[in-house]
Amino acid sequence: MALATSASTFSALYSIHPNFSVPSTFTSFLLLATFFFLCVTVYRVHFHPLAAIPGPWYAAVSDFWLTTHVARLQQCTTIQSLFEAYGPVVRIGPNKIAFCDVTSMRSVYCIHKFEKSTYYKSLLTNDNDHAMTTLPNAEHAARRKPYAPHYSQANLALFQSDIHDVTVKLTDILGRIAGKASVDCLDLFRHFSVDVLASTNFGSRPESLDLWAVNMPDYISIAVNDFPKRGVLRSAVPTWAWNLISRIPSSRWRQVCASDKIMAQFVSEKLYLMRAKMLAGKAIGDIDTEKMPLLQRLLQHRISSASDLMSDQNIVSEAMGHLVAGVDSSSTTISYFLWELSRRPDIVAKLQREMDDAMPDRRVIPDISVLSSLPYLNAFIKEGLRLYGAAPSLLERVVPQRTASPVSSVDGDFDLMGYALPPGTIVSTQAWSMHRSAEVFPSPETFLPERWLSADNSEAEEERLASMAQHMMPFGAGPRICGGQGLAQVVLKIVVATMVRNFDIKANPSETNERTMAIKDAFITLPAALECKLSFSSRPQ
Ligand code: HEM
Repeated sequence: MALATSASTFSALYSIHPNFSVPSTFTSFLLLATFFFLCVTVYRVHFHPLAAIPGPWYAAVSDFWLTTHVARLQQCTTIQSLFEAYGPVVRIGPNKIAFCDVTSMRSVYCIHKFEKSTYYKSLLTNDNDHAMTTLPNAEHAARRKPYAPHYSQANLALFQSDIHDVTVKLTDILGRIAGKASVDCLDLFRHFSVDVLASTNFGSRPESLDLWAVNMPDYISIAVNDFPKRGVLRSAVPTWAWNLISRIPSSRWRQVCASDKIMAQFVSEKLYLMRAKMLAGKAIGDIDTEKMPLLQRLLQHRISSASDLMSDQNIVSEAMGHLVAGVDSSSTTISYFLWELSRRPDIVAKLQREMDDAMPDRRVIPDISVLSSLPYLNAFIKEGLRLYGAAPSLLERVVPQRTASPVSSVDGDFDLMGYALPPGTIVSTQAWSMHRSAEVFPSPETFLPERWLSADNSEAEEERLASMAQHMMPFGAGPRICGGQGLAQVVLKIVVATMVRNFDIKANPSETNERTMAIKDAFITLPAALECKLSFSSRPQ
């Protein structure tokens, strides 16, 4: 009876709407997909465990919105504007939270030591893990142990003369072209950083600076710079597609695709040479007292009390990881420091006064202990790292399972500023925002080294300086903090000291200006124009 009624209703409807027809499979699929999408949207925005956290509703629906900003190299500024609009904790994806709060920063990175997210896998070297890409804490600790002592202050002091040699060569090269043409500092300091890292890590340098000086391509500097682009692409496409696109017949394109292999070959050659020397008894030394390049340290490292050595594959990947992590980060940071100097004669005058006293012979670089005691130089470096540290982006971590290892477990849902976050939630903060907190750093966008100098010895002044220090994280925080921080700090001090002592630096506004130097971020920052052209003129003796 009911069936007959509905059938007659249907034919009645059909007779009223003669154009009505049964929906096609495609239309049904579309309707179903729309319905499904609506259900997911309503769930994610209103019923998801993270639904109470403020943020734009479209960010809660899908990662697509954030990805569009990542692709436009403006993630840092986008997240910063969300903090300004919604407060210090924001939902930036269906399963992603960003926060800007010093207590939460310490809790996530230093106290609970949450593990890294899979984002870092795009930085694998030679298709293999190294310290930066190793996610589990215990495995990471085993990776970090062999290399960490290399970057200690005491060990780096043994390499000071090598760093000085490279810096004096840099000064000579700049001296020869001073006053003649502008120089792309990004490129120049990439070559400089390759030479510095190669001296400390491999025991010999590829003379990248010399190649730069005669305008010859240096394949290793190019490969280091290409590597992150290759990594992002490689991790975005399946292997069969990668095999296809890496064969596109363009020599420059193939060079980008092969950057991983080029670096691996370079490091492997250094490794075999080092091993041959060691076998010949030439470079074997006491690990605690003798100067030994990173490669030798890794070759000698015993994984356990048994005699297991690190595999060649792991040594190569680790050493490559340090090139990738150290070269572009240093050259970008230095370029921004010099760009700031080119437009701030007031700062240059103070630095030059300090350096003229500390470095009477401009070709003799003072010991790092002397540089580290110079108040204005150190204030400049801190302020530079605050605004121009080259890795100010979100450092993603994952809220652990409740039963996770004691190193990073939390008892129930993790409480982040009053919000309960279930296991698996991706949480992160970014130095970009921590360093721009107006309460801690008044006039945060102003480059002001003086903010790091104590006005008096009062308790209030001590508290102000301590609060700024707590908010600083240019090298990250906790057990995953930058492994090469010690070397980066030494190099920054030596370069700034030497450059201001030897040169006056200018920018020609038609080639280098606020627009060309606008900061873009692809985890590591870079200027919008992908170059930083500055002119150097030698200072009178
Ligand atoms: C100014 C220059 C530099 C900046 C701003 C910088 C910044 C950073 C940051 C923020 C991290 C942490 C990433 C995270 O938590 O996800 C990191 C990690 C790392 N950096 Fe640097 N870095 C610099 C220079 C260097 C240099 C010169 C080296 C080595 C030669 C280096 C080697 C590493 C390594 C090995 C890691 C991974 C640490 C680990 O997980 O054990 N960095 N760096």
